[in-house]
Amino acid sequence: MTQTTTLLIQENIGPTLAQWLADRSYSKIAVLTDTNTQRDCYPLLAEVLPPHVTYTVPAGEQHKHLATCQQIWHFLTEQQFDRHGVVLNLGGGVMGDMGGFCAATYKRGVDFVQLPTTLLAQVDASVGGKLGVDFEGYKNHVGVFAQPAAVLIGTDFLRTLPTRELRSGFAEVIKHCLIADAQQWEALRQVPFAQQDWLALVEHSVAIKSGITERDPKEKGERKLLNFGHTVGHAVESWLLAHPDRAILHGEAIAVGMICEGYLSVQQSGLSEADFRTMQTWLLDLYGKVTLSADDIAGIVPLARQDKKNRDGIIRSVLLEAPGRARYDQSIAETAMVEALAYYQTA
Ligand SMILES: NC(=O)c1ccc[n+]([C@@H]2O[C@H](COP(=O)([O-])OP(=O)(O)OC[C@H]3O[C@@H](n4cnc5c(N)ncnc54)[C@H](O)[C@@H]3O)[C@@H](O)[C@H]2O)c1
Ligand SMILES: O=C(O)C(=O)C[C@@H](O)[C@H](O)[C@H](O)COP(=O)(O)O
Ligand SMILES: [Zn+2]
Repeated sequence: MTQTTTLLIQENIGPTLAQWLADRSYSKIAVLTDTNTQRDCYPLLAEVLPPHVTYTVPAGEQHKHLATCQQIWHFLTEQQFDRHGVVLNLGGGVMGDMGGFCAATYKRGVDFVQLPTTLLAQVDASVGGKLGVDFEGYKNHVGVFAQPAAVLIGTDFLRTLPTRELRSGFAEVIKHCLIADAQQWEALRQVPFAQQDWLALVEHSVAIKSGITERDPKEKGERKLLNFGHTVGHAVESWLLAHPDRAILHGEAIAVGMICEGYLSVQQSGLSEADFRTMQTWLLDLYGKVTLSADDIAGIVPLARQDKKNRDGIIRSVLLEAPGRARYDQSIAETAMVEALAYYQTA
């Protein structure tokens, strides 16, 4: 992130947000929510916010597309929102990615603040300025890099988050440990999921993610590490999203991706069989297994051809050398990806 992004993590973020806004003179404040965060999160802020307008979009990944952006841009236009306003994105990764994209492109860019309300958005999506929407079945296919004016993380929001969503966010916590912190990878597995210290985990993940994204904001190199599990994971997520009754959450898809890319790491980048087994056992225990047929696998692999890390038609992924150490720009043959997904089915 740039030097000017304010990044704060607290239990109750309301008073801090109010002060942050009071210290600035925005012409208008627009709060964007989805239907769930309007109901569960907005009431925690409504009383401390200065005068503002709100707009609510339908919740869920299936609404993370340009048609919803058009509605948001229409709302801002109707409100006579000018270049001196600020957009507050109150929600999970979908609201943050999409609201941020709308703000970063509206009149060529207005200030926006990420107010993440899911574990996933608090540990990952709100930090680093990747913004965008899905397009023609491909994840985050249209978007920009643009840094928020502030990321204000209030862990109190997690009180209303369904457990399945909390577990989905935990996958990105696990990813951060696997790519950057072997010690924390060990520590994490000593604590049952329900007893994890979420505030401490948010602080730990944000430290890893903000460190990487400050050094490499536009993913020229090191930032690619944050994509561990996502080459296969995004392809699986996209495939199942196109089969609505089978859609899974982002973190659940990344858990599948981390097992498959862990399998490929044993073949290609020196991850030990023992470390891979530990990883696989724990991830399957946490997330269960997603059933994928041979036809599914045949549909999933070609989706990875559009992965943003690829070059010259070669699928390039992130593989582990050991827990806490990863390499990017690793070429993956499509046959190897098929093999990894087929292996996952037998695991
Ligand atoms: N930009 C990035 O760096 C980045 C990083 C990781 C993931 N992502 C993206 O983030 C998205 C996933 O984010 P997500 O898991 O937060 O999903 P999400 O935004 O869809 O939120 C999950 C669900 O929880 C609800 N919700 C949110 N906060 C709540 C709360 N406090 N109480 C009750 N319900 C609440 C939402 O309405 C939604 O139904 C994906 O689109 C993924 O691609 C982006
Ligand atoms: O911030 C990043 O960089 C990441 O890769 C974080 C990922 O967890 C996240 O899902 C991101 O949106 C993926 O980016 P993409 O470029 O593969 O769409
Ligand atoms: Zn992710």
